[in-house]
Amino acid sequence: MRDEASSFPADAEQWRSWSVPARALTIAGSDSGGSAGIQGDLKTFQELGVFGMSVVTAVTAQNSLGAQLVEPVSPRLVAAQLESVLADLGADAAKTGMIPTPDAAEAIAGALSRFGVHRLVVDPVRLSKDGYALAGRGAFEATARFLFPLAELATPNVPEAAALLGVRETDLASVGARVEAARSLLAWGARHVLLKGGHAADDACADILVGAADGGAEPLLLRGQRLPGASARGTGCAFASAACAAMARGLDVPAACRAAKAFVAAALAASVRLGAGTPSLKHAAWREDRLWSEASIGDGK
Ligand SMILES: Nc1ncnc2c1ncn2[C@@H]1O[C@H](COP(=O)(O)OP(=O)(O)OP(=O)(O)O)[C@@H](O)[C@H]1O
Ligand SMILES: Cc1ncc(CO)c(N)n1
Repeated sequence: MRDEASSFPADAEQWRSWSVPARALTIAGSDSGGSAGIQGDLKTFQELGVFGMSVVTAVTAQNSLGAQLVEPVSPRLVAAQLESVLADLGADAAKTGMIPTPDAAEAIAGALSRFGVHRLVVDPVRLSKDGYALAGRGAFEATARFLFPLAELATPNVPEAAALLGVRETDLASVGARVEAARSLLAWGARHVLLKGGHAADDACADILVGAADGGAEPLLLRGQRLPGASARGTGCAFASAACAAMARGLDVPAACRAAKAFVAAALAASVRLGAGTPSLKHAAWREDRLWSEASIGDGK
């Protein structure tokens, strides 16, 4: 019989000395349903091989049917979590999601500036997929005002872009209009804007990336294939956290966005119907695809 326990401490010691993993921090709301927010972000970090840490900004009661109740965490406790993580563990990249109050947005911006977290992805969350207001108008605008100027990458969806620009969603129907919208959003201060295409009436679900330093260069269009049926919960969070993980590992913004698009597409294609409502994203799809194909048993051979 093999005695696993007796050999474990030596292996663990070896693990520790081999490498220090890249560190990624999510600053977001807790999603009890496990698809979006902190839970979705930490799953994504784990899948992409980075050490995940979290600052919880709000606690939400959510499931496949929608959001039932949301309560913010006090700005003081948000600031304390940031201090605990950044003063000791540090982060190679960070990502913000749901920020429930303007005071929390200001506290987060203060801490990220003070600790010099430059690889920052800001996902300006306003509504959940079922239309529940996760951040009020004031908190949403404060997120853009305080955090976009610190962001390497901002990742609004179409309704969020329309709200920030004061236009109607229908004004952003064409790819051309969305390219112009993404360029206009650079005025809020992020160094790159990726305008997500999930809400656009577009079969390719094209995401559009523009950079402030591109000087009129062609935008990067990330085209995929729109998967039929109801989209899963947590796609936006998974995109931003996958890009954050890739940036923590040293990828540049376009490469990080390509990786994020591929990660979300795999997770979405494998999404699972756990409750009576919207499917849940399967964050492990990317790894399982690889494991099954490496073992050559995925096709039943
Ligand atoms: N049905 C779909 N098929 C393929 N890709 C999709 C689909 N829906 C969204 N995506 C992709 O998922 C990513 C997230 O985009 P989306 O516009 O859904 O973000 P979001 O609205 O912020 O998400 P959430 O609803 O979770 O807040 C993008 O890369 C987008 O292209
Ligand atoms: C906590 C949380 N953050 C973000 C979203 C947006 O998908 C959500 N549904 N829940």
